[in-house]
Amino acid sequence: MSERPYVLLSCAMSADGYIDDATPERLRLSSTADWDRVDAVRAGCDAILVGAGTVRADDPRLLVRSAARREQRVARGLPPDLTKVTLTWSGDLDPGARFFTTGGSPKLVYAPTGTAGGLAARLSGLAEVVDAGDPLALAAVLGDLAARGVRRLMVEGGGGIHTLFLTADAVDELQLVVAPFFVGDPSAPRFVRSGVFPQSPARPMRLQEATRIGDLALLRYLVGRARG
Ligand SMILES: NC(=O)C1=CN([C@@H]2O[C@H](COP(=O)(O)OP(=O)(O)OC[C@H]3O[C@@H](n4cnc5c(N)ncnc54)[C@H](OP(=O)(O)O)[C@@H]3O)[C@@H](O)[C@H]2O)C=CC1
Ligand SMILES: Nc1c(N[C@@H]2O[C@H](COP(=O)(O)O)[C@@H](O)[C@H]2O)[nH]c(=O)[nH]c1=O
Repeated sequence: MSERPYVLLSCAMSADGYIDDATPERLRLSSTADWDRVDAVRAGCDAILVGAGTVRADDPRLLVRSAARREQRVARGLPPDLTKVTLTWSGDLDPGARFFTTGGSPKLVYAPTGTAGGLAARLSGLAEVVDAGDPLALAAVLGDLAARGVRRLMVEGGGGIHTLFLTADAVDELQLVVAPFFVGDPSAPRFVRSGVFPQSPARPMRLQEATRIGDLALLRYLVGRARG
């Protein structure tokens, strides 16, 4: 893969590996303390990426919430918010989604050639739609982000995007928070879908940190090239 940002994948999951339940409401896996930790991680990155599935399911804002952290970013010469990034094949994105309507930083949508033109017209004035080839190539997306000055990219879900990045060996750091409960519903989304993962028993991740956050566990792994 050509030059790309440092990629930090952050995810909260249940003790049985689910990242949501099957209800329309977003499942809160993180505690208040963990949400604040996630906010600090966001504040240390240049861009934040979620899949179009998460934009549709959660309608996230993807902003830095803490006023102090926003001020610190500005003092460092950075915009208060991160560049927002999403990927779509279908182009099924609502221009009214909070991804597009909140925050003053750039919004980038990577789409395959066949989708990009029509989507650019629909999202005109709200986001830049980037033609990322046909089929969309993750290496092209990451190379384009690096060319735009993104050095640290936070990937915040969902399961399809986790699978895409991990199977492509495009993750440097994995921050997994395990919540102290089970979801137990096979129709709910899991941390990853099936796939061929280079993080195999023959090439495991390196556990860099295991921290208790109340009854939650934060596991921080170095992955791929960062693992050494
Ligand atoms: N607990 C946690 O930390 C988190 C949980 N979640 C949960 O995850 C769930 C959503 O996960 P999921 O449905 O897997 O959705 P994702 O957010 O992973 O998005 C998947 C979508 O991304 C697009 N995409 C993926 N790969 C490519 C590619 N190679 N080229 C182009 N587009 C691509 C497609 O969009 P399209 O369909 O438009 O073509 C695809 O359907 C929600 O329930 C949400 O609550 C989400 C984030 C964090
Ligand atoms: N449910 C869940 C997460 N979900 C992620 O957080 C996003 C919320 O973004 P925002 O609207 O900006 O607050 C959501 O879209 C998804 O990416 N993350 C976590 O660390 N823990 C959690 O329990």
